[in-house]
Amino acid sequence: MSISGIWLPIVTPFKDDKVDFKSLEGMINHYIPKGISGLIPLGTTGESPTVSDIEFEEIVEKTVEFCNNRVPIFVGVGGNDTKKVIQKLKLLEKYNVKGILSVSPYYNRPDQRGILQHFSSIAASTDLDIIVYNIPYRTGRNIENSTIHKLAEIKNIVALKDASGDIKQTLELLLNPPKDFSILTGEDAFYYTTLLHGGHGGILASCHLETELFIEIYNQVKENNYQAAFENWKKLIKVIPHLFEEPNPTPIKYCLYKLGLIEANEVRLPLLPITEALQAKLDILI
Ligand SMILES: O=C(O)C1=N[C@H](C(=O)O)C[C@H](O)C1
Repeated sequence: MSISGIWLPIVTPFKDDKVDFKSLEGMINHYIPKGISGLIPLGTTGESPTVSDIEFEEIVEKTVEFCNNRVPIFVGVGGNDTKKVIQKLKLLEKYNVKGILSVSPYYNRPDQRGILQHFSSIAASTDLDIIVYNIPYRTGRNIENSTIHKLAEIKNIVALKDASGDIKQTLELLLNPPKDFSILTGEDAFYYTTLLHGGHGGILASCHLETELFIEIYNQVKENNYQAAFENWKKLIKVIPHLFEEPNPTPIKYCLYKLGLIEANEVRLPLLPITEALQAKLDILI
């Protein structure tokens, strides 16, 4: 399937250290009517590292139920042990999900051969579609454009979530993209630039806020209405950097709590709720 537009990497709301499914349902019913292209539970923004295996399946099951076929779902399933990633994605095959967002292996820092084999093995193990997630500042290893081109030749590897943090690498890829392959940004501050260079959209934590504006910018760029898109972008770029001053998704969760979209401003250790200083800044901005 073609992956484009704004895909929401939805937060995992917690209350009293349990997954708050009431708030999750409320958020899903809040965001789908705004025009998001899809949902991605259990990405970085979904605090996937601190969700238990039982909670993982509950969140997938409930997200599918609440979504009720209205938009496609890709689930965050990644890791640095290829066998374990395959075991985990197999759990998904009984649910109505389209695919996985899979972060490149972290900590053990495989070379490009290892990254290629990791994702090739995952792709060969399933019919689910795969969005490869490149985020060197979290994983410690970049996926080079030459590797992306090789991965894009695999039928069910359908897109890249680009958070390379290297604008030169990003622009080189966008200006020489793999055929029949989507490139979405995962660097919120690069959203407008990515679209202007032919990018297909974004998987962005910040689009929990001003969602319609992110979607309007996408539509305006696709209609070559660049000036209007730029005017809208200048509104968003004032807020986006503050949403990453402290570890994502702690700023976003604070904003969602203040907006009444989640019942508790709870995150799981080693993350902590944002500082009072950042709360004061965001209180003015949202
Ligand atoms: O949820 C995600 O996955 C995202 N990851 C980036 C991060 O490293 O925090 C940010 C992006 O907006 C969403």
